[in-house]
Amino acid sequence: MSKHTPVQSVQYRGDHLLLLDQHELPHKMDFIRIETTEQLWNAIHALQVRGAPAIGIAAAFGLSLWANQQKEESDLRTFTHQLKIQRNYLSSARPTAVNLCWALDRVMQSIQYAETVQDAIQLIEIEALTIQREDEATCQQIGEYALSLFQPGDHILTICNPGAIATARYGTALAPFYLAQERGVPLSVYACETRPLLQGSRLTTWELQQAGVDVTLITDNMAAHTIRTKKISAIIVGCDRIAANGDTANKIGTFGLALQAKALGIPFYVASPLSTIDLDTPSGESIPIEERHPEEVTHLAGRRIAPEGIKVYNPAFDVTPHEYISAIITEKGIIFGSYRENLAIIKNQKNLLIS
Ligand SMILES: CSC[C@@H](O)[C@@H](O)C(=O)COP(=O)(O)O
Repeated sequence: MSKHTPVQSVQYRGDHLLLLDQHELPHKMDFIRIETTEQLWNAIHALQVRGAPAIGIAAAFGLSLWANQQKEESDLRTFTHQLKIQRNYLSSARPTAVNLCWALDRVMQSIQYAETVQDAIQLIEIEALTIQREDEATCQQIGEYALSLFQPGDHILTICNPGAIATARYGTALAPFYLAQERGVPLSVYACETRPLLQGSRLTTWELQQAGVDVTLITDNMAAHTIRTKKISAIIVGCDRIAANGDTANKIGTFGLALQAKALGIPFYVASPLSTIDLDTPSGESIPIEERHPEEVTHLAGRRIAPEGIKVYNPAFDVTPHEYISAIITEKGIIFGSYRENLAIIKNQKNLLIS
């Protein structure tokens, strides 16, 4: 089987960033050019770049772009103070995915021993490139572990786009399907369309179809029926933040799928890099849930589909309580329960009790 090379959604060019415009997919494959942190903030907020790892990578490069424009600055304290302002600004673009702050903080920490502004500029670029490179290896490893949970011929359901374009490569929850395809292992994916912004129908189907993975699109309200009639053997999803007790925030609709998995007796898996585990957030109740513009619900493809003046509730994420999660699949192993204890162990990279 040939290896498919998916397009890289975040491309750093030193003085600018190219972002695959995820608004335009699957109709057009356009890249937007980013030169300033303001432009990047807008692109993250508008979901032109999206998916927890990808927004972290883009934000890290955003600090590098800004730093590269400070070559005239000679005072390291002033530089660091201004960098922190940029960090705080970018971190406010989206509240739920913890990878955004995680990546920005990694970049901030990378300059703690810098002696000059020139040193700092170089260290920031190295750190941002490292975050991107590591994410590819991380996703591949998540894919290996996730694949070990599936059998050839399995039908697996997913939501949103936890795929290659939401990460440096491979994706999180979609990584096992890329690896299976490379190895000629037959797996079928059912993709929920993921209202309101249709990341499933526009993005997951597009990228899996390009890779030659067998993928079938369903609307979100078809999931329970599909699990029964199409013999779905598992659900696998990505995530935007995992609290210390294992409660997990992911795209709105995920919690409903977890309830369906429990009711219908199939496993519900969460695929997550360690960077998405946030031990400082004790439980799902403390995860900030982004609420977005009502127009995302009242309009479809630019056309109004609801009456003028209707009240709208538009949370972008929901929280799946840990008791509904069969396993959390990370790059360091699979956790099958006792999340509070095991997440702390795995995050601190100690030897695992698990898998
Ligand atoms: C590859 S991680 C997956 C998550 O970030 C993904 O499941 C998700 O919910 C993304 O939501 P989005 O609002 O499109 O950024």
